[in-house]
Amino acid sequence: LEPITTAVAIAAVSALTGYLSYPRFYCGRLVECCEENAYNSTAFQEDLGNKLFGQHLAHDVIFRAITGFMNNENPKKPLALSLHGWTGTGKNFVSKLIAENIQEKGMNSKYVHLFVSTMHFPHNNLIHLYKDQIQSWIRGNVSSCPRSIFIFDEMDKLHQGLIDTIKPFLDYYEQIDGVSYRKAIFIFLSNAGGDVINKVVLESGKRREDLELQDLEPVLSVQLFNNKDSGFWHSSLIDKNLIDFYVPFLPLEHRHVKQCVMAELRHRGKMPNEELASRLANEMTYFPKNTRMFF
Ligand SMILES: Nc1ncnc2c1ncn2[C@@H]1O[C@H](COP(=O)(O)OP(=O)(O)OP(=O)(O)O)[C@@H](O)[C@H]1O
Repeated sequence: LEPITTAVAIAAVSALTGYLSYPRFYCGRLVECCEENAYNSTAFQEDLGNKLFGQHLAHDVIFRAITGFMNNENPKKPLALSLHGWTGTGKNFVSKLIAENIQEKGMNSKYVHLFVSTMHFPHNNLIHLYKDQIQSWIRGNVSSCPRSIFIFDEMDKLHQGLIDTIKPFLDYYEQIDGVSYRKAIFIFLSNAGGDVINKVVLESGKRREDLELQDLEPVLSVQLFNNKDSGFWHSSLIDKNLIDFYVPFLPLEHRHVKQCVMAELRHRGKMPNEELASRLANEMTYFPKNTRMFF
């Protein structure tokens, strides 16, 4: 073997192995790597504060839940959040913020998975097939990234059997078939309970900003447990206390809708336009008229 060629080959191999042994050099450039510790609580707090409007309870609960969970090196179970509220109040939006603060590519990350009941599991006669698919999807993805995030949208339309199927993954098991699910995050979104949340907001007599979690959480969990259409009804998730936090999303008011429009304009690189925002916000339907609450 010619010595110069050998030296070049050795140098190339050492450079390559050196490169591959420092994931930070190639993660994000060549491939997406599973983020284990990218979470920064200050950045998440800022994101929630700057981008999520009119949801002081969701802001507080979600920040505490995510920060506590991400800072715990040894959680005893995966985190399970259940987000409830009327349509268009920010449940998907906040899930996106969570995803972005845990995996760099956010919703585009291969470690963040969104399931929409009516889109992914539309046929009741295929429940057995869906069950197998959900189980192997969760198992496969958590094996390759313990910090995987699974978002289930339209929980109220999800077949009861399917949600029971993921129960073992949410439980306190150390491992199932050699895989630990304890670092994963499950987020369930639904409109179920939206009506009781709205009722409490309207009838509590408190200022919206003074509402506390205790005002809403008990009525919310009772409603979910008793409502046959909630998708959670008598499901083993509730029976076994596997949901860590029920998060209420309050109905937005006219001023919040305006803030959303302004944020969307900025997001699209357009000039903020108060007048346009007011005009659009005025076009929404509010109830009761004097509180200008958006339903
Ligand atoms: N509280 C909020 N703060 C900031 N933006 C919001 C808020 N609520 C809604 N938006 C804006 O409206 C859009 C639609 O909201 P989103 O999809 O999060 O509603 P949702 O509660 O998930 O509704 P659905 O129950 O119909 O799925 C978001 O992408 C976001 O731009």
